[in-house]
Amino acid sequence: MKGSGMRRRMVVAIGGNSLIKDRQHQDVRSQYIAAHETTEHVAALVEDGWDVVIGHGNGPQVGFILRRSDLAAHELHRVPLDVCGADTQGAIGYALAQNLQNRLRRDGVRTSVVAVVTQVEVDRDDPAFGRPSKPVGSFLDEDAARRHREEDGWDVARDADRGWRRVVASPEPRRIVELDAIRTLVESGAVVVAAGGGGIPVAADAAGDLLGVEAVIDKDLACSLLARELGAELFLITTSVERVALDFGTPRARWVDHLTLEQARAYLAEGTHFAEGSMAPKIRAVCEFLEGGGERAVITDPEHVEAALRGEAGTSVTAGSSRTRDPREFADTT
Ligand SMILES: Nc1ncnc2c1ncn2[C@@H]1O[C@H](COP(=O)(O)OP(=O)(O)O)[C@@H](O)[C@H]1O
Ligand SMILES: NC(=O)OP(=O)(O)O
Repeated sequence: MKGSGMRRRMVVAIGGNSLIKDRQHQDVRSQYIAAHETTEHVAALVEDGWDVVIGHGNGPQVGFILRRSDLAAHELHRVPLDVCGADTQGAIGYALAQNLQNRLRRDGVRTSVVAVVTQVEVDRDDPAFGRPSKPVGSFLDEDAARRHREEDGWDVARDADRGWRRVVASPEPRRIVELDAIRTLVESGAVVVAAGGGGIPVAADAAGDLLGVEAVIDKDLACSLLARELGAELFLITTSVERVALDFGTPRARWVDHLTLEQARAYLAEGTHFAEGSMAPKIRAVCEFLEGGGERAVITDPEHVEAALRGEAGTSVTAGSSRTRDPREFADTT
C-alpha cells in the first residue's frame, strides 16, 4: 500500500453511460471491458490509501432489460422496474467487483471487494411518480421516440444533446436500507459496491413492510446520500465528459475547472447550464453532499480520475474560488 497513516474515505459514483464504451456494440463483453477500464483507475485510489465505496448507474442497462422483456412479451413475463434494478446491481456489481479484485490481487493488495444488494427507500407519494424523467435504454432519433410513444405507450424525452430516450419515474432517495451493513464492511477494510443504479427502489406499506416500486432512482443523488451517511470527505462522479460546462450545448459553452458550492447552486437555479436527466442531478447531488458536510466533489471521466484528484483535470466543487476556460483552450490541451 502506497499511502500511510489515516485512511481517507470517498464514494465514487460511476455513470451508467460511461460503462458503455461503444454505442454500436452494447454487448456484455464491451460493458465488461468498460468496467475493467474504470476499475483500473479505482484500484489506483485504493492503493493510494483511500477507503473506496463504489456506486454505479444503470440507466442504459435497465432500458435494455425492459426492451428484452417487451420483445419477448408473447412468451415471457414482464420484469418490473425494481427487479430490473436488482438485476443490474448483480450484473454490474459482479463486473466491477471481479475486475477490481483481479487488479488488486495482481498488485499484491489483499482487500476484499464486496457488492451489496442495496434497497433504497423512497416516498410512495413522491410527485416524481407522476412525471417520468429518468432516461433509460438506448438513444433514439426523434421518429423512433415518437413511434415508441404512440405504439408502445413509452414516455420519452430529449436527453441532453444526444437524442431521445425512454424515461421512467425517479423519486428522491430517502434511506439506504442496508446502510449499517455497508458501514461495517467499509470499516472492516473492504471495498464496497453499493446503491447500484441508485438502489432498488422500495417503499413501506401501512404495516411498515418494504415492497419494490416501479422507478429508477438517480444514482448520483443516492450516492450523495450514501457519501453523507458514511462521512466521506470526497464524492467523485465519473461520467462520459471530462469536465462540466456552463451554457452546455450553446456557442457560449465553457468548461469549468472549479466551482464554489454557492456558484453551483446559482447556476443550477438559472436552469440553462446543466441538462435535466444528465448533468443537473449530478450538480444537485454534489451540492447536497457539500451542504451535508462533505469537503470536495469532483466530476470527470474515468481516464482523468487520478489527474482530477490532483486538481489537473475534471471539475471540482468546494467552498474555494472558481476559474473557467474557453472550450477551444480545453480542446488544445487534452
Ligand atoms: N453542463 C454540462 N456539462 C457537461 N456535460 C453535460 C452538461 N449538461 C448535460 N451534459 C451531458 O451529460 C452527460 C453525462 O451525463 P449522463 O451520460 O447522463 O451520466 P452518466 O455517466 O451518469 O450515465 C454528458 O455526456 C453530456 O452529454
Ligand atoms: N440510476 C442511474 O442514475 O443511472 P445512470 O447513471 O446510468 O443514469
